[in-house]
Amino acid sequence: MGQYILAIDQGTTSSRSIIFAPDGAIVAVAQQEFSQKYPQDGWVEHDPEEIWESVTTTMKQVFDKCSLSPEDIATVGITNQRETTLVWNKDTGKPVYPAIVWQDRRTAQQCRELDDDESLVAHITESTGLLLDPYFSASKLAWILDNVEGAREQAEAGDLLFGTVDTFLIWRLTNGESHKTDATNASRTMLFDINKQCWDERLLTTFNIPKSMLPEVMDCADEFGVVSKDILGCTIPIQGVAGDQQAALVGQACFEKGMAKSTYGTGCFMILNTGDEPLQSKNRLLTTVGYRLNGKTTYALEGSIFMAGATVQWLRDGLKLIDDASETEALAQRARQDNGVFLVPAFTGLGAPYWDPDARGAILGLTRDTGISEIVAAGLQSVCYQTKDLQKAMESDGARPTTIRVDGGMSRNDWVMGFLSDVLGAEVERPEITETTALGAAFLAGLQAGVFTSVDSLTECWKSDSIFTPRLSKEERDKAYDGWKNAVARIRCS
Ligand SMILES: Nc1ncnc2c1ncn2[C@@H]1O[C@H](COP(=O)(O)OP(=O)(O)O)[C@@H](O)[C@H]1O
Ligand SMILES: O=P(O)(O)OC[C@H](O)CO
Repeated sequence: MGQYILAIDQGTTSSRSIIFAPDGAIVAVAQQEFSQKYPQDGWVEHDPEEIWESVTTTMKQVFDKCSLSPEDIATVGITNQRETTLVWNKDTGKPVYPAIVWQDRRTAQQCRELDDDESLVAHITESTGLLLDPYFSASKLAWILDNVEGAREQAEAGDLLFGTVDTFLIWRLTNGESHKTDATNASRTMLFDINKQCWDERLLTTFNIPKSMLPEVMDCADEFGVVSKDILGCTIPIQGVAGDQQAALVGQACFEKGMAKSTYGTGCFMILNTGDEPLQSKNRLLTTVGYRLNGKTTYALEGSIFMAGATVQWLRDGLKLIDDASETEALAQRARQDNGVFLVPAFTGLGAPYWDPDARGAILGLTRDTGISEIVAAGLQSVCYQTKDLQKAMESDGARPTTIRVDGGMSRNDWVMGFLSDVLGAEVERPEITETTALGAAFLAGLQAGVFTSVDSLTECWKSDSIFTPRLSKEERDKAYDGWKNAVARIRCS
């Protein structure tokens, strides 16, 4: 048995398998996309068999891309799109319904009805750290039990299992031997008490969920079961699991209170390590489990922006201003400074801290000399201003980020990262390895397997690639941000 680590990163649009060396370097990557299904307005589903097929295919393919064999792998880590909800039969292994994806809004009405119950809303925030919203798993699981023929009877007879994607993969990879999740994924179900670290009985009753369906909740570095021999030809323990945004927190080595990471993929998720005690936000940020190691929970505050790289995709596919995302950097450099153009990408409403589902996007401040460069720059800047909104919300909750580490596809754009630092008035650090999600899963599995000896040894593996330092004066920064706030105020509905 070698000392290499296999990380499975099951994301919203693709699955990746990445082999990491014992020093945290990437050895090989295999990736496969799968279909997104939109059966009705506001519904988003994945085929669980396609998820499974893409994961097992990349697990095999990654060995074709390097000279290692499965025997060289000491341990497996799993990280995943969070909240996405699956229910399957424990005897046949067959899902009773497609996976309902985190973006799916079909249970909005049910959540609105529950929202009238003030005591329940307060309990949800107090116990789970979340807001009553269809984003999380609870109402999606209830929907499956209430709408799939026979599902409730089977669930009550103990025949059905629930899991987020990590749990489904663990169960399949171990041939049905192990029904487990980790504390970060559990904390996104809206059924888990993050203070007591157990399933919440009141919420199970509210959503009418039989407890027998729920997985056992483990630490992030723990024994999750063993990948059966028929997958890779040898058995390998699964020893690290975390939801993808929390895995990125670990992969960015944000182990100190005050350290934050911001991931710029399709959306943007900023997570701040808040230490040993859950910090209740007064600004509609989420309180969540950052990671749990050796039974000790480290909490985090999270803010989610729906449109980060997706804004660039819209500039490319919607407006056809560019052919490739990478062109935005040169265009933005050519834009007139301080041009007064603001693009608010509220295509599907606004996320944290506004949570305004009915707001819609706008471009403001157009003049006769506004050109493509100014519009593209405004699109990129909108991502930075939204991060500033999150930074301000965190500060007003008494939790100022001391370090901001960035990753994700958009973090490769130096112009964006420079402007981000300007508008935040803070240093922004980008690591050498921007596959931080998979790296986090590898770190967790490697910790449990003894490839890494301590959290300190993980910190030593983290290497800075670039540091962006603010160039604007406070007056310039405040003026720019005031322009953004004015633009947002003009499109708000609630
Ligand atoms: N150089 C760039 N400048 C701006 N945006 C970029 C750049 N490269 C990639 N992106 C954006 O980043 C996103 C892809 O990042 P990635 O981390 O792979 O996202 P995800 O994991 O959500 O699919 C795309 O939305 C793309 O538009
Ligand atoms: O798969 P990603 O990277 O889009 O992340 C999705 C988040 O986990 C949803 O909460």
